[in-house]
Amino acid sequence: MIYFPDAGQMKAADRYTIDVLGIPSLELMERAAESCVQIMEAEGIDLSKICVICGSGNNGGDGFAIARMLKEKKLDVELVFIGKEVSCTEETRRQMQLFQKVGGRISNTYEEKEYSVIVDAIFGVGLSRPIEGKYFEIIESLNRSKAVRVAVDIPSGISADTGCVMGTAVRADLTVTFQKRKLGLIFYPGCEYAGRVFIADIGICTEKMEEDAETVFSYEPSLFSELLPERKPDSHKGTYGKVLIIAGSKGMAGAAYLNALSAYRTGAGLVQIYTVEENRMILQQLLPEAIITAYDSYDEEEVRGLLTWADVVCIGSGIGVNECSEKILEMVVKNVQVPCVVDADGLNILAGHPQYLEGISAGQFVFTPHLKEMSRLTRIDVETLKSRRIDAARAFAEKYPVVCVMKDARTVVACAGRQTYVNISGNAAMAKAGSGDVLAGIITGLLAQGKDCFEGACIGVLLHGMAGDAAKVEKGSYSVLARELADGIAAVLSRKED
Ligand SMILES: NC(=O)C1=CN([C@@H]2O[C@H](COP(=O)(O)OP(=O)(O)OC[C@H]3O[C@@H](n4cnc5c(N)ncnc54)[C@H](O)[C@@H]3O)[C@@H](O)[C@H]2O)[C@@H](O)CC1
Ligand SMILES: Nc1ncnc2c1ncn2[C@@H]1O[C@H](COP(=O)(O)OP(=O)(O)O)[C@@H](O)[C@H]1O
Ligand SMILES: [K+]
Repeated sequence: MIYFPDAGQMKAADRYTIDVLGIPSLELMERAAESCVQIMEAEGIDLSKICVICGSGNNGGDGFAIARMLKEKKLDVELVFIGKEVSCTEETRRQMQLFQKVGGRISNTYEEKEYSVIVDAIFGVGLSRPIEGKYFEIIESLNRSKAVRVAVDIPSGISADTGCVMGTAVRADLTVTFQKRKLGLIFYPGCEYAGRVFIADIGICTEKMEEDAETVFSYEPSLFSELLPERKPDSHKGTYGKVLIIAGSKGMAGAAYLNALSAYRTGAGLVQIYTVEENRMILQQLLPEAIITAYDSYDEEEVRGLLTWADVVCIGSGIGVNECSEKILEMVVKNVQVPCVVDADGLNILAGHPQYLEGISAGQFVFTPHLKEMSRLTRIDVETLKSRRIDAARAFAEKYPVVCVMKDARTVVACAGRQTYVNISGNAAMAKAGSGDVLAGIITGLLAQGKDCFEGACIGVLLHGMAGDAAKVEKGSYSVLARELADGIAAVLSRKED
């Protein structure tokens, strides 16, 4: 597992290391600075004319220490202190003195010069409000510089909690972050502002944070195969679940196809599609491996029979929002006894009929909204959702006892009582119609093979992104089609057998 602390958790880990383990704060700062210098050297950054810009917090203290270490190497270092002296932490004040002791001079104004590298030590995880005034002007100005920009811990102006730009932020080429990658370096746009991220182990103890229920985690993609359900030699199609897919409408056969294909590719044993009559022939030809059952109008007994048959249900992709699809959805949500993934129009219907969710069983549903669908479900606008992704997904999963897969370039999976997952696989090739249908199919396929709703959702999201990464290698960012993500699934899963 990989853990991503927010600012509060990182500060608590710092405090624990200092107060309980007895490693002095100044010592941690020395290690932080040393690692920055080492990484700059190892990366071959041109250190011929250096500018280090410091604020008054401990991030600034790291900056003073970096400047001293570079000066001791006889390099040309200018230091610009733009904080307030009265606000300096004790350690930063000490580092300022140590820098002056080696002959370092401190300027209080930043001038645009031909620096080869600018070290950003203005704000770290202590950023607490939007950047304004002279800080704003200076950050904008150093973003115009042709110098390589190196951020200490996190680019100044990026929220360590959300990855949002707080007014403005340093656009770094490289970020050296301490101990753990902060959450704000995972989410966009913080992730892009950081450039290449290096994680320096400076001995901060993060064990407590890793156990904290509030902590956000991800799976290590290299250990992916350990997460997969087992494939037993002595098995038959029934071993891997009977999947019922309720998807597609007139002109939307593709959604059902992608759901079903992806569930099969992920390993489901038997897939039945329930769709409108118009799609019968198309789907039978596209995917002869699937059973097709079709409807002209709402037939309660038929839906009841299908629910009795299924080991897992996936409903909603492309079903449209109409009287018939609403009745089917209501029937399924209120009566399904097995794990159930609800996607796309299924969620749009629920947004208009939240009463269907009253009394649903815990641990049985996975909802897969993209941000717009999430906005409809929660009545929170998309911009607000973006600025509080973790909180929004968690709040939803607390309000309704479902696993909430809030999709985006960094998908968040929340479930009451579990740490929240954030996904780091995938790429912009996946920003194309049908990608979500593939994800719903993948998760359904994993549930069919016995994964619980939360694990199935997290592993599914990871696999989906990895399939996208494999598809990008084959077709490039522009040309990947959703159905090729299903080929990507095969490419990723077959690696387990290598
Ligand atoms: N001993 C420690 O605690 C360690 C801290 N480290 C460094 O210390 C950083 C955290 O230090 P701090 O907690 O002191 O916080 P920061 O150095 O990030 O900044 C906090 C200071 O900035 C001010 N501030 C916040 N937002 C502002 C805004 N928008 N405009 C103007 N002023 C603003 C605050 O009032 C405070 O004075 C880490 O990111 C890391 O770089 C590392 O040296 C490792 C050890
Ligand atoms: N830039 C990206 N990086 C990573 N994943 C992405 C990116 N863009 C889209 N995706 C993934 O692709 C899927 C798109 O889902 P969705 O918007 O529901 O598509 P559709 O409704 O067309 O099937 C989501 O799982 C999302 O996480
Ligand atoms: K910084």
